[in-house]
Amino acid sequence: MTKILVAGFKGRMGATATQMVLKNADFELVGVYDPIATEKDLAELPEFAGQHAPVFTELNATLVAEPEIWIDFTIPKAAVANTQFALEHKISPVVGTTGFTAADIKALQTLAEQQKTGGLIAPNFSLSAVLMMQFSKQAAKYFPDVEIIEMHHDNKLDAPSGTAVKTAEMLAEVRGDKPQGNPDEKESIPGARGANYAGMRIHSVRLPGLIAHQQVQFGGIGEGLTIRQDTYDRESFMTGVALACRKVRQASQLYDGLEYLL
Ligand SMILES: NC(=O)C1=CN([C@@H]2O[C@H](COP(=O)(O)OP(=O)(O)OC[C@H]3O[C@@H](n4cnc5c(N)ncnc54)[C@H](OP(=O)(O)O)[C@@H]3O)[C@@H](O)[C@H]2O)C=CC1
Ligand SMILES: O=C(O)C1=N[C@H](C(=O)O)C[C@H](O)C1
Repeated sequence: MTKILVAGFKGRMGATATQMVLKNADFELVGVYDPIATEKDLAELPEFAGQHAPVFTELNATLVAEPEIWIDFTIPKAAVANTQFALEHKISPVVGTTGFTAADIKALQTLAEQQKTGGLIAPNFSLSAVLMMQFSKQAAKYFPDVEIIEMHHDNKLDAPSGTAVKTAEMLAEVRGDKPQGNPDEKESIPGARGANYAGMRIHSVRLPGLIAHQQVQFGGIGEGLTIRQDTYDRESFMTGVALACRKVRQASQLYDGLEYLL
């Protein structure tokens, strides 16, 4: 059985991941982590009634549970330190928290190599999102004129989404740095054209009722192509999280994207 700890267990994703770990016979939930939790046992939460696991509120205290995997769905500010802590103790991180900078990821990858510890940071664990990014990269080769529209629930902290940033990075690999739109365009209201990544514009929509959606919209002379991905249920991320938990222990590097494990 693989021993797993979940950081951010009371959040939307952390709670879903905790349920996923409990449902899989080859996984053992050895603890959950949240520095401001007041519970001592997971079973104190009504949705986890009867499911006992220690609640940790200090990083070092988690080590008594001897986790092999650290699942992290927390907040950008905390996740970098959590991932560093996990790697320093040869615990394999499976991180879904978004908001890591390229420099954060590079530094953590170096640490993983030094520690000979495998792990994964993935801005999106859903298969349809991975395909949406790959199809978009393919299209950008022929249609360099593109705008990214990401749409999320209105409790989301980071903008643009991690998925939109990764999509832009992948598209930039093939289309380079090319300003999108009229070179002389002016914004009469600041922000009207969205965020700028290598000349591409990213638009972040936040509305109640949404979960996670992204549209990559290409334009050519007399034609257009829209590649869209929709998440209707957070359960959809769990196949990817479980797959990562099963594969990262055999790796000795920190991957940046679920596609490396598929
Ligand atoms: N990779 C993927 O496929 C996906 C990634 N995400 C990302 O996952 C992250 C979490 O999203 P979501 O679940 O919606 O957010 P929530 O706000 O619902 O959950 C975040 C949780 O983190 C807890 N938390 C805050 N600080 C810490 C800390 N220092 N250590 C441990 N836990 C902490 C919060 O607890 P408290 O309230 O007690 O402070 C809260 O329960 C986001 O970055 C989001 O973008 C989301 C969906 C899919
Ligand atoms: O906060 C979310 O909900 C999501 N965050 C991730 C992101 O920032 O890309 C993944 C997914 O879009 C859901």
